[in-house]
Amino acid sequence: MALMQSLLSFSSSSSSSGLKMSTLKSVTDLIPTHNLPNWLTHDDLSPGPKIHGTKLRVAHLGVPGSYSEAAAGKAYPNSVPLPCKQFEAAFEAVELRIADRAVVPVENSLGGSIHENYDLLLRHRLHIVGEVLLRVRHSLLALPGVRKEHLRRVLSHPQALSQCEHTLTSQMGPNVRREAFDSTAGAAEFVAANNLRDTAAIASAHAAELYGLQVLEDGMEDDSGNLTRFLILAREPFIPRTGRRFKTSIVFAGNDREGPGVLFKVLSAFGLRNIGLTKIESRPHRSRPIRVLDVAEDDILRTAKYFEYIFYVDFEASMAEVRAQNALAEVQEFTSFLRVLGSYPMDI
Ligand SMILES: O=C(O)C(=O)C[C@]1(C(=O)O)C=C[C@@H](O)C=C1
Repeated sequence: MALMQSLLSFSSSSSSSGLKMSTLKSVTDLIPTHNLPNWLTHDDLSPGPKIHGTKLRVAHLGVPGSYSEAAAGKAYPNSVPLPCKQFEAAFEAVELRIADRAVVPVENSLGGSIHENYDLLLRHRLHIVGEVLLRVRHSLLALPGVRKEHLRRVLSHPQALSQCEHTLTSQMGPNVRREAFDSTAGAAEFVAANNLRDTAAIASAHAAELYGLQVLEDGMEDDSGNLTRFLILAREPFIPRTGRRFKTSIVFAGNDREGPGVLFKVLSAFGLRNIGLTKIESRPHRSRPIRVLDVAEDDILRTAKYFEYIFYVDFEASMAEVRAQNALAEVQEFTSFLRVLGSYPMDI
């Protein structure tokens, strides 16, 4: 209980972010597919017994064959997948108790951060309860009989397109158009369903099997170690422990007193306690994007405009450790808000 309190005591109000929580536009934002055991009905929206017995329901982006589905399966092998059309629908499915967990990507070793999910972490009040690292191997998929020289267009999720950018250019030249799609597997399904003979999809070899496409080229990613990191989200926090390798994710904004030096002070609070940082991300402070300050230059008072940020930091310690609690107590002195997004076991 004391641990739970120490975790929650740092979850201060993020009203300063001014970001409003939106609601699921309709249940159709969750994709009904042949793989879903049941079509979701109005009754599923109310809290109650789990609709699939005791199995965990895991919301993820994309139709069957997406990488998010693979990450959800790696985290929870015997779960019921709940495909969603957008990342936000996966967050909302957990909030509305349609799903027990959501598995969403936050960063890729080639493509970098998936900013949308950082913003959603702040807008929604879910807890990070775990992480999954997935090796992502992309293939170039087309209808049977289609050859590379027939292709005029390649469809995929923007993250996948960016992970294959150099390989795509070197193999197909600059004239093949890249077009963004909801998910990699969704792109494969679209090519197959519309019988597109001048269009390929970048997706997994598993998606090729599911939608009857051929693999024109394997290993399309620009680096053979391509990894995506996913977060597992739940309504309740994971109770942190010691004795296992833990990561803690926090989000904060500097307070008015600190000004531009806030980041240095926050990072020192971890450095002085020998706590390693594994990730830092900054996003615009949407409710106060610019701060105007008076600055002296050659004895003349001028005004300077500073961009304001929300910072996300992951550090390698559990909230059950005193050094992590002390670091956050110090960080709190420099911030207008500070929230612990989760303290969870590392995927190693
Ligand atoms: O499109 C998919 O298949 C997804 O699951 C999304 C996603 C992403 O957004 O990063 C997941 C993993 C890969 O990095 C590429 C795409």
